[in-house]
Amino acid sequence: MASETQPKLPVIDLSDENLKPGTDAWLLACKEIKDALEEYGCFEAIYHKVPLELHNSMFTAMEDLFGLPLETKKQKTSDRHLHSYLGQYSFIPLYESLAMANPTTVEGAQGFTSTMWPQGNDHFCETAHSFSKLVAELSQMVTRMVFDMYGVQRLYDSHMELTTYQLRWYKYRTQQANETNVGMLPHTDKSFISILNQDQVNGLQIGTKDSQWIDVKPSPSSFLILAGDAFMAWSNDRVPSCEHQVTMRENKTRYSLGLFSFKSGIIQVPEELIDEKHPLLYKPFDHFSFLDFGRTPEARNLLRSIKAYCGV
Ligand SMILES: O=C(O)CCC(=O)C(=O)O
Ligand SMILES: [Fe+2]
Repeated sequence: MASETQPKLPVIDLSDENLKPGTDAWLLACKEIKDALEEYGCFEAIYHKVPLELHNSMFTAMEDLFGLPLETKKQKTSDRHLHSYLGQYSFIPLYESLAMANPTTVEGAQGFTSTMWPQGNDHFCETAHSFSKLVAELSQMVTRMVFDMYGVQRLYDSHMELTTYQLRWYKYRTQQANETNVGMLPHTDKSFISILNQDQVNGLQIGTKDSQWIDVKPSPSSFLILAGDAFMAWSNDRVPSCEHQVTMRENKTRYSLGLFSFKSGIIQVPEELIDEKHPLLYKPFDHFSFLDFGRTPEARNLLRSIKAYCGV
């Protein structure tokens, strides 16, 4: 339960048009982001570049998407692990989600849309594509700030060249009698960075280092930035991946959106982040192979499975 002493997640305003690399405002935001990520693996970004109408269209379109027949939704939309439909689990019966791979590309948006609507659905396709491009810009800005704050700007371009995204839609239906209110079990994401955007219904909780849960209040212009396991390994454990869960306490259907970044290639700890105080903790790893590791019995139910995958 939320207590009066519940810690607060840092809120960082990234909406200023003049927030450009090298400016004082940029350096200040980098410092705030570093402090927030190193403590919580997470922060709330205020970001106004995604228009409210687009946010609303995404959430309205979700009702159409989840309203499709289960056989349609369950179709494979990507060969990658954790990149298609997830749901119908007995231990989290309220949860269901669908994913679009490469939503920032026209091909990615069209491919997913035509699988779901063979007769076409241009509005859905354009909405998802536009939303993903704008949220990907936020992801790029945060990644650039992270590389700046650790003094590894030289690696930013090559990292971004290989970065791909996944867009995921979530629905948590209301509980029936005697059903669990667990929407999603505690976990960390396998991404580099995850960005969550919620609508109106509470439920998302962020875990702190001292094992408390912070309730996150939904708002259209607030985007939750979460460090994934790949980021934690890249940072040589300076940034913990963010533990989070969903608990349904309002008797309302909850919808949510996530944009996840992955590097299609090898991730390794930059030499600048290795020293006597911070000996190397992870071997270089292929990000998508790490995702596949999630299919193995060894990885199942492991929090921060990256340690088991490539920890030194
Ligand atoms: O529903 C949410 O807001 C979060 C979903 C989530 O954490 C995930 O799928 O990794
Ligand atoms: Fe997650």
